[in-house]
Amino acid sequence: MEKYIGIMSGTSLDGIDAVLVATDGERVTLLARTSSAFEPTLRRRLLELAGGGAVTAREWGELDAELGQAYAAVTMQLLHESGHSAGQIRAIGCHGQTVWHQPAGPLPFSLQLGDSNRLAADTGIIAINDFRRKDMVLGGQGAPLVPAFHQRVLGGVNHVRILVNIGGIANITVLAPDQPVLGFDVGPGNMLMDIWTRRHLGQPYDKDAAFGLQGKVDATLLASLMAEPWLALPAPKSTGRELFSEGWLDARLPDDLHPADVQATLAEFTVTAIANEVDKWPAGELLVCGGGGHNPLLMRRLAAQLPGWRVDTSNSAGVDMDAMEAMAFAWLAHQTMHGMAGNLPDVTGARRPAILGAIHLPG
Ligand SMILES: Nc1ncnc2c1ncn2[C@@H]1O[C@H](COP(=O)(O)OP(=O)(O)OP(=O)(O)O)[C@@H](O)[C@H]1O
Ligand SMILES: CC(=O)N[C@H]1[C@@H]2OC[C@@H](O2)[C@@H](O)[C@@H]1O[C@H](C)C(=O)O
Repeated sequence: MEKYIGIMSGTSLDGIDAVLVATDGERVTLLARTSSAFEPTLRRRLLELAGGGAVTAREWGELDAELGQAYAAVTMQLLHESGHSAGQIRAIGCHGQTVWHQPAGPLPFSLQLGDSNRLAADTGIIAINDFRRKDMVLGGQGAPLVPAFHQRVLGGVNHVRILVNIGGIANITVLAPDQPVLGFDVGPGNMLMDIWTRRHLGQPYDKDAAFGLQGKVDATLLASLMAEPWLALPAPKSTGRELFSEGWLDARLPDDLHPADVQATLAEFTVTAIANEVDKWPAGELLVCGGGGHNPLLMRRLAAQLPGWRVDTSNSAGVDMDAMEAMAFAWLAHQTMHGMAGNLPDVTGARRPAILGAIHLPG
C-alpha cells in the first residue's frame, strides 16, 4: 500500500479538508484527517471572485499564492498530527478552489486556484492539481469526478445504492447492479441555505437546522425554485455558484415571506431536486455524504420524500461522510501517479477515459 494525501476545499467555501490514506488503488483506508477554516478575509475575496466579481491580475495571482500556502500549511498540520514525514507520502491530490466552472459553450473550462508549485516546494511532496480540464478538453463536464471513487469503495452491491454528496452543490452517484456507474450534479446543496443564513443570522450556516426547523415550506416559492430549467436537463451535467448565486435566489424571492419559511423552503428545494432523481430508480439505499449529512432537516425530509429507501449517511457503509471528497482526490492522485484514468466517460461525457491532473515535482 502507498500513502497519499487528499486535499479538498469545496464550493461551500467553509475551509480545507485534508486526509491521509493508504491505497493500492483497489482498497482505500483512511489513516488520518484534519481541517482548517479559511481566514475570513481570504474567504470573502474568494466569494467575490466566485461570484463573478472583477479582480486584477495581481489580486488573482495573490489569491493563487495564498491558497497554495494554505494547502501547504494544512498538509504540514496533517503530517504533524498523524506522525508522518514527507518522505512517507507518494503524492498529494489537491482539488484546489473552484472560482469558475463553465462546462458549456464554445470554450468550456473549470478553474481551480491554489498554486501547487508552492504546495510541492513547501512540503517536499509531489503535488497534483488541475484534475478537471483534461476531461473538459475531451468534451466532458470535468465534474463530478468522485463517482469513480464511490464505485471503487462502495460499489459491487446487489441492490441500487445511490450516493449523494450534499456540499455547496449536491451531486449523486448511482451504483446499480449490471449498469455503468452514473453520476451528475442535481442542484444546490447547502449553498442557498448558507447565503440566507448569513444574511439573516450573520452565521456561516444553519447549524443543526435550528433556523429552518422553525419555518414551514412555501409551496409557491418552492414551485418557482423548481422551475429552474437547468434541473430538467439530461445528464451529463454539472453546475456551481455561476448559476445558483445570491442573484438567482433574490430574483425568485417574494417580499413578504418570513425568513424562517424561506429557509425551510430552501431546504425542501435541495431535498426535492435530489429526491426527484433518486426516485427514478427502484428503491434501495441512499447514502448521504458531505456537510448536508449533518443537517437533520435535510435528512428527515429525504427519508420522508423517499419511502421505501434506506436513507442514512455513508458512515453506515464504512466511509466517513466528511472525508469522502478529500479521500477521492487522494485516490485520484494514485490513479495519476500510476498512469491510470481518473474520469468515467459515462459520467462526465468525455470522449474517452483520461489520466487527469498536472504533476508538480518538489525538487
Ligand atoms: N451541523 C450542521 N448542520 C447543518 N448544516 C451543516 C452542519 N455541518 C455542516 N453543514 C453544512 O455543510 C456545508 C459544508 O459542506 P461540505 O464541506 O461538504 O461542502 P464543500 O465540500 O465545500 O462543497 P462541495 O461538495 O459542493 O464542493 C456547510 O456550509 C453547511 O451548510
Ligand atoms: C466544479 C466543481 O468544483 N464542482 C464540484 C461541486 O461540488 C459538488 C459538485 O459541484 C461536484 O460536481 C464537484 O465536486 C466533486 C468533488 C466532484 O467532482 O465529484
